[in-house]
Amino acid sequence: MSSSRASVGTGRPPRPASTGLRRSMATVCVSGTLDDKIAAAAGAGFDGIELFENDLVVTPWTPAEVRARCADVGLTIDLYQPFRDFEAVPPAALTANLARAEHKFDVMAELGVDTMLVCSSVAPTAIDDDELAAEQLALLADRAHARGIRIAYEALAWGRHVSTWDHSWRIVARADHPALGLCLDSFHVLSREVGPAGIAEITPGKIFFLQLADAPRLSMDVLQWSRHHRLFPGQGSFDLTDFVHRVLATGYTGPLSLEVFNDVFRQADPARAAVDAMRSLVTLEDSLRPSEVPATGVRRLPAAPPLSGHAFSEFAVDGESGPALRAALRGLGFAHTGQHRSKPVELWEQAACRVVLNSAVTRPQTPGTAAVSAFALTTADPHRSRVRAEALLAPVLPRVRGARESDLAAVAAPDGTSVFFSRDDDWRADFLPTGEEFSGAAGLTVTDHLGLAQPFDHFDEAGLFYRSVLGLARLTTEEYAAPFGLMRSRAFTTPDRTVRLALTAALLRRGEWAPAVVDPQHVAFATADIFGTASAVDRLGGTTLPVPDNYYADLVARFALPTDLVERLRRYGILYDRDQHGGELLHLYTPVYGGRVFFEIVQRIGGYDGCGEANAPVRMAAHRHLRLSTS
Ligand SMILES: O=C(O)c1ccc(O)c(O)c1
Ligand SMILES: [Mg+2]
Repeated sequence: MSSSRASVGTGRPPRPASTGLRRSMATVCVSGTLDDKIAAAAGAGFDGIELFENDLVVTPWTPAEVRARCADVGLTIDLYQPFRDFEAVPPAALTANLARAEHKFDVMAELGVDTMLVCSSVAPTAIDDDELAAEQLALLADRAHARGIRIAYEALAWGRHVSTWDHSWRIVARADHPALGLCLDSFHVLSREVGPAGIAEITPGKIFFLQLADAPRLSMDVLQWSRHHRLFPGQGSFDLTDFVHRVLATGYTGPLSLEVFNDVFRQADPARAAVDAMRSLVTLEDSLRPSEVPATGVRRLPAAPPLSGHAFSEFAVDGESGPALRAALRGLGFAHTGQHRSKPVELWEQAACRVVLNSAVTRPQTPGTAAVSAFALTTADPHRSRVRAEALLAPVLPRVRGARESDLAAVAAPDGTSVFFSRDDDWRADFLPTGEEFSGAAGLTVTDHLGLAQPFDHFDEAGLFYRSVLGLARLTTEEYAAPFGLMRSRAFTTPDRTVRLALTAALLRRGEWAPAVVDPQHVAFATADIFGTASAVDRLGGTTLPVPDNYYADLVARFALPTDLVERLRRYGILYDRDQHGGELLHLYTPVYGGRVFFEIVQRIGGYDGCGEANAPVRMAAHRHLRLSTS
């Protein structure tokens, strides 16, 4: 963190390249009053902030006090914003606008900030005249220059006459004033048809400020889209790596500054949201190719070591949920093969499918419930996996370790789930053999994926966390209507598909009527022969989820499957899906145990890559039906 301070008039001392690009965050990104926001930005390691005028207006501190408080925690104020509805007005309005600007310059001098953002006018009285806009912005820049201030002109995507970045650049170029440059905001650029290609033509040094925001692709009014749905880089659909490359290629050396208007983030714990923000920026910076941009001091993360599979999944259980899960595992052909040397922890195995039942998890849990408390992934380099996670602000978990027990590196995911990194199967030595062995009859081979429901407000945070910390790629994003509301799911995976995580969220979880399983979690195991597995489970006395006949009638209509196949699917409650490439998924579920968790068995055929999201509504309805009929 830098403690250097903006000095009006002389400009900010350039940071040495070795310390990297400066990282800033607009105060509008996070919740609270200015004290909360400053603490959050500093706590997450930002170098500076963009000070939103509204945040200043409501604070009891003088601008000089704000400056001092920021300096105390190592933050500079990199931008004062926004100054609105300035350019291309009739002469009388111009006088008033210049007077208004002088007041802001006074405030900026006290704040010690040298760049003011002027966004393109949305005023109905603005005149559609580039020459007039350029002339008036040059006048403003003259006044600013006299006070050591620069004006960064930003085209709002819904500006009255200037709504695209190339138009704002034509005006800035026409004004040709040293104290007038551009503010490029990735949202305004990438939400519009005018692509970012022309950024290369911008005169070096004329981009004064760079604001970064991602967003999902939505087909809606651009102002609403911008004010409610922006996301931190990597959480939406924009190609921010390409965008930042283009801007850096012009020689831009200012901060990478996040400016994210998001309804959820604005209500979230600011310290946590700022960490999410910083994680997005660190990840974005790591995605840049330094060789393709001028010497800007791009910082790299330790590369994510290759992952080669799910080592184990751990459930926190108690005296009530433990027996239920043991019976379920036995019914799926698992055996209790190991007992932990020092803790009330059991290892259950079937081939490379490993489940750990932990009766000693201290996380608060409602009696009788179970939860996925941890999962472990096999990595080529557990130490590097942990160092990368730390660089991405993941909390590293202390481990209490007995003699001869393996040292698994662990970090906490946003929802508190522990993520362990293990090099190989060493961790199994922590368990003393019970002498029990699984028979192999059920044919489960490996853990195929984990399904982890997230609270809606932390869905994007969790997705970014897993993707960046584990170095996963996004596989699918789906939305579907389910019995208890709309659901969103997003799956992540490794290039070789040995690790898959499927995150889901109920889009809005409001109201009192909540018969759905809250934040369900599941572990899916793979089989090469689901019919063989299903009949073995039958023989073992295992329980699978009954699926309604209507589902099979609909399957026949949707996929034109042979009747005998549908009959076999129906017999075992196996669900079916086919992707657009002809890949097929056959899968079945168990009931819900401990109020929250269940298992799935999957057979992938012909490269089916998803997680059977199409069948989630059937599964959810069947789970409810089962609860009603057994309660
Ligand atoms: O929504 C707005 O008004 C607004 C203000 C300032 C910005 O930099 C911006 O991108 C949007
Ligand atoms: Mg902006």
